[in-house]
Amino acid sequence: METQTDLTLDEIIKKNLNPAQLEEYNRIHYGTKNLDTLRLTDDLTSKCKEKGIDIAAYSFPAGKEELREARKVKIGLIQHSIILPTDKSVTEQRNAIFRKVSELIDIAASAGVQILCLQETWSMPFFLCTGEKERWSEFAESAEDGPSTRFLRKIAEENKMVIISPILENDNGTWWNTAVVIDENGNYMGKHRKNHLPSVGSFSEIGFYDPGNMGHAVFDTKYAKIAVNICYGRHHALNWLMFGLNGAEIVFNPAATISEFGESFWGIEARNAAIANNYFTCSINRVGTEVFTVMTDFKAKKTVSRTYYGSSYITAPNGCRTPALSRVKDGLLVGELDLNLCRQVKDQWGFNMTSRLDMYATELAHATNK
Ligand code: BAL
Repeated sequence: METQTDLTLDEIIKKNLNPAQLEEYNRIHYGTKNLDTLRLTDDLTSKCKEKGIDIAAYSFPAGKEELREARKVKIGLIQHSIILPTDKSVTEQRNAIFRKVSELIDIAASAGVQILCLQETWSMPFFLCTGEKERWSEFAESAEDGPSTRFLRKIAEENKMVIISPILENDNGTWWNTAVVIDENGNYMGKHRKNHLPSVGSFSEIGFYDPGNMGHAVFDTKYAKIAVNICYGRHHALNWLMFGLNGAEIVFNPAATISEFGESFWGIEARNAAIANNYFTCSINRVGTEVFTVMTDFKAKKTVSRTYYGSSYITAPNGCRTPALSRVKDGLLVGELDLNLCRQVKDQWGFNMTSRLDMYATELAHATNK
């Protein structure tokens, strides 16, 4: 039974406006003159309905150009819950997630997805909000050849799909919050490590892994130039800026975040980054409730429970965004992006030309030398 809090803002609006009001709302709020619904096959739609998977697909057309062909790419964002209780073995929990994600990626492949992004530390329960390491430390794995990378490399090759796999990396005893990029031939392409770590309320991740030391990599994949801004990095405008300056056309923001931790920011920050940096942004958040029994000061036990609100969405460089996926269901959001839109918006608005980066570089150097 769906409760009121299960509904996204989009679903509440849709339920309460008449068609004319809804059209005007979408025009002003989403800029939907640049967003078309992408048709999915009846078979895919009914399969997802039967399995309770929220699937949606949109296309972001660009203006027709005389000297350049359209550069269309199909991306997919997958949000999902964990399956087994967090007191099961690491292997059982991880394999259960592998089975679920494998099914969701099959659906994405059927929809023609070429670049797929999974959520933050997708192959484990998000124990980084519990303050306890030991119980779940074996979820931390090698970026280059750990279980999650090995599992996805085969799938990437079979489907000619670039896959972004955000994991908890164990690099010879040092942990990082890392996004691995696998190319369409199933080769390990590289990784990005989360630059900004939260220490807010129960989301104090600074005790678990180190701040990223790999800057702002842009991966020149077969389909597009992509980058990954992991979770809390969405709150840092300069983080977004650097990916753009390094040439990203699509920046993925895989997250694991809860309503108490700024849900009202969720629809703003990545959307603003797309507008300010003239690229596409893709926001992915997990769903479901995760319950942990943790030890406090080595004797008492306490229960930690966190509920994630999904709401994954895509924004184009012109600020046009999709409605969000479900707050409670596993989901796949497909976007057909014409990458020509990045330069068209750059040329139209001139944000690059008017950014005055030299001025800010001087002022930032001064401000940080105090
Ligand atoms: N994954 C940490 C919670 C947040 O940054 O929203």
